[in-house]
Amino acid sequence: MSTHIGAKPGEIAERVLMPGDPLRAKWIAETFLEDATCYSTVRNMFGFTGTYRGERVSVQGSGMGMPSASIYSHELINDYGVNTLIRVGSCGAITDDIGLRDVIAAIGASTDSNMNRFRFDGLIDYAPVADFGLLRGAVDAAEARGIPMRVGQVFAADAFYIEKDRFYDRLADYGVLAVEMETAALYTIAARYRARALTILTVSDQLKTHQHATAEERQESFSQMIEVALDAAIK
Ligand SMILES: O=P(O)(O)O[C@H]1O[C@H](CO)[C@@H](O)[C@H]1O
Ligand SMILES: O=c1cc[nH]c(=O)[nH]1
Repeated sequence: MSTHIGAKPGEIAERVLMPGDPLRAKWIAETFLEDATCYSTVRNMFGFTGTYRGERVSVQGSGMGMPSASIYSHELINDYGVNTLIRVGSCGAITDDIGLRDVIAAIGASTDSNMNRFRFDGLIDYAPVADFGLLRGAVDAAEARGIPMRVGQVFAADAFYIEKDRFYDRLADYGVLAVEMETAALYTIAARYRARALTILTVSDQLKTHQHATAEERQESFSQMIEVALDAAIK
């Protein structure tokens, strides 16, 4: 096992879906994978491996925020040989034209995290971007399934609760569609270790109109995003 994942060598597939919520990982495994078995319960951050359309796929919870997601991405790639990571998360829409439960693929991620400033000695504003092949696969999969999916930039935030809502309006002015909490770190770590990464999100909060999904909906019911992610993963 690695420091935070209890799998034996070979128990994790090369392609991994990564929801923040470990119970969403369980729901994905039970709902979409065949013959899924749990390979890790360390910290209750569940991981499962099964098959989707005959291909081995794993699902690993990654927790909330960039420090936690960084640990799981790093260990999946470096300790288990994972080469494809697709985050399947929830997000808050910051523009009026995006609705609750809409699906968004993140082409890139701005961030207020200090992790990359530390990584680059504060001298470079690194631009974390999605793997183009995975993004193209996801766009094709969404089109084939008739699922409308926006592609655009997201903001990976350190804080869920902020007092400066106007800051999100500024980001929206610059083309950012939604806010979540992991993608900048995921894209950076994947690039560093030559893995492929993509984030697909479902809108759980419309921050302009103050509509919110329930806790149960955040855990389950994001089926369209999962179907697109699985199709893209096995392409
Ligand atoms: O639904 P997940 O994947 O956890 O993603 C979003 O939800 C959490 C906040 O509620 C953060 O992790 C954010 O990025
Ligand atoms: O980070 C997140 C995730 C979901 N909804 C939000 O408002 N923010």
